[in-house]
Amino acid sequence: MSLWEIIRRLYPYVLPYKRLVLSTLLLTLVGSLAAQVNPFVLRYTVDTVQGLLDAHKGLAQGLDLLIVVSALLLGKEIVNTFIQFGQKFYGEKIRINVSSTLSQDAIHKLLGYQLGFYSESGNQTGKLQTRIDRGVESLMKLVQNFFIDILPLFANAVVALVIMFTANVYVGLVALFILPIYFWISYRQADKLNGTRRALRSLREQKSQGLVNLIDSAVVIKSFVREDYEEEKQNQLQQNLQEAQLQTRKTNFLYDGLKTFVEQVGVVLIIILTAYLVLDRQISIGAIMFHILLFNNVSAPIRQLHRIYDEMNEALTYSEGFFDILDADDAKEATGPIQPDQVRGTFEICNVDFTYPSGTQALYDVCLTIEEGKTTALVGLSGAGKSTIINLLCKFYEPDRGKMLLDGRPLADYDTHALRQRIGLVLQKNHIFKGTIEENIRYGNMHATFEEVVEAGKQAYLHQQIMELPKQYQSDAQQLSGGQQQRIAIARLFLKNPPIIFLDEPTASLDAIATEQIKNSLDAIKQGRTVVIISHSLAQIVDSDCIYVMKQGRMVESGTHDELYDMKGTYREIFDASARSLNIEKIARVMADDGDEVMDTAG
Ligand SMILES: Nc1ncnc2c1ncn2[C@@H]1O[C@H](COP(=O)(O)OP(=O)(O)OP(=O)(O)O)[C@@H](O)[C@H]1O
Repeated sequence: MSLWEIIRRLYPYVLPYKRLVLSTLLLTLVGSLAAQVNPFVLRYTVDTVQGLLDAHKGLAQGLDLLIVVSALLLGKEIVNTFIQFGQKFYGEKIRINVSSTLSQDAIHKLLGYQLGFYSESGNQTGKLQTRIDRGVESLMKLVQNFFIDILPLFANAVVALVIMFTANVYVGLVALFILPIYFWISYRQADKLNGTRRALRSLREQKSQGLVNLIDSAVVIKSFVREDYEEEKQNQLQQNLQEAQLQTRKTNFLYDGLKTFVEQVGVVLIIILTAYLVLDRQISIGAIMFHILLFNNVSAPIRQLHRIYDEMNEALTYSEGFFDILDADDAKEATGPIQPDQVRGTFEICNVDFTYPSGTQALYDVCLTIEEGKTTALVGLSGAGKSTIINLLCKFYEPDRGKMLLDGRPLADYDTHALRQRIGLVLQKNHIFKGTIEENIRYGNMHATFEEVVEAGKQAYLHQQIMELPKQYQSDAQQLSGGQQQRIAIARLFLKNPPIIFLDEPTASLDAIATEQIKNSLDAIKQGRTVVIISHSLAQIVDSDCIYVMKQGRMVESGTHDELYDMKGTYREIFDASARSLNIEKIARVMADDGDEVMDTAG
């Protein structure tokens, strides 16, 4: 990305603050003029003092001069303080405002992208966050540099150079002659340091990330007695950091020394030239100081040049990744025009193929029908493609090929948000947000009253346990056990109260008692709704109205439990294996010995 391209992209973000920008520019102009007051005042002072001395006058006659000069210098400093404050404050205000708009824009865009966008390489959680943080940070440095460093410093330099030329062309030419050398050294310095700032930061991040990992992995490290190994890994990182830091410092000291030398050569040349011109009676003695101070104003920005150049390079590197996030319009979630008042929930899937963005084909020519008001189960070994079907039904992804209909109309034509409002999704592991239990349950319906939240907690068989916590519904939800967190997700579902429910292994992380309670509770919520359930637990699926069996991305069997059992195919294989793994025979025998009548069910 070129600098021009970045400016073009930032322009709309800066535009709303054009009055601030104009004020900053005005202050910059005034500031650059104020910065030249010292040379003028000093020249005037030296020349006047010289005049007084030549006229054999003393302190008494010079007192007025001292008062005027002091007042002028102090007055200028007061004005300058205000100018600098305004300039920095306005510059910072622009930076902070633009930065938050950019970050917010990135979040807005991200939330609108398909799930596939997040799993693309380079977009995974950590990387995406780094791209946004680094992008915004480096772009903001550019804005900050422009308003706080580049603009004021270069304005000062240009004004000072023009004054030098106006005062004396030869002195102006000497200053101008030094500039390219100075520029060249700064350019070499920036070139040499190119990327080292980035490398240093990356090493520092690795170091701090390494520490976090150490703490997170403490149990594993200790149990495998890998303390020495981990320490050596950290030591290596520290060595690399140390070397990089020393190298950077060395380069900086070397080039800074060179620049100071060249600057001093400039000062010496100006002293020699101005002294010659004074002796030749072409200029006054005060002009020596005058030109040296002006030259100082000219060289000041170039002292900063390598830093500005480096930060600009950084902005060029990181802004590209950042703007790529803003520009990923093809990753936007598709939506359709249908705003359903009601959905009945009959899904028809016909000859559907689907491939994940990573390239894994998960579904091959899949056909199934999910009938409204009934419970449909999806069964199959791990990786068969069951969850993928739910992903497609929720419109998280679009199929490569085939037909998907809801109540007879193409799923793609439904407004995505309206459709999802009518779907309740409970997964094997549900996300619990940082916050209280109440906030987490209320996620199911933001307008629910506290009483409704409590009611949902009761329906999910969680209320009792919540009431035993010290802060009850105000307790930190992330501190709950896996099973309790699962019930939070089920409570959310009760609160959302959707006509369609997708359950993807909803009881996988629950204990036996909780599983039974949740099963009862889910059985209650299933009434009159369209339910699709995925479960490796046979107890969850045997009662389903229809069971679809999947194998390696293909639909291989369908029917009721009895039909599939008799078919002696894949379902029967899975069923028998499950029964064996549960040691059902023995359990049944024990229960039969107890006079229980479970034998029938087990058979
Ligand atoms: N987000 C993803 N990106 C890429 N590939 C994926 C993704 N999710 C699933 N897959 C792949 O798609 C295939 C089907 O996965 P899916 O999760 O649908 O299986 P499943 O039958 O639900 O398995 P399980 O019972 O273990 O949950 C697998 O090969 C899996 O590796």
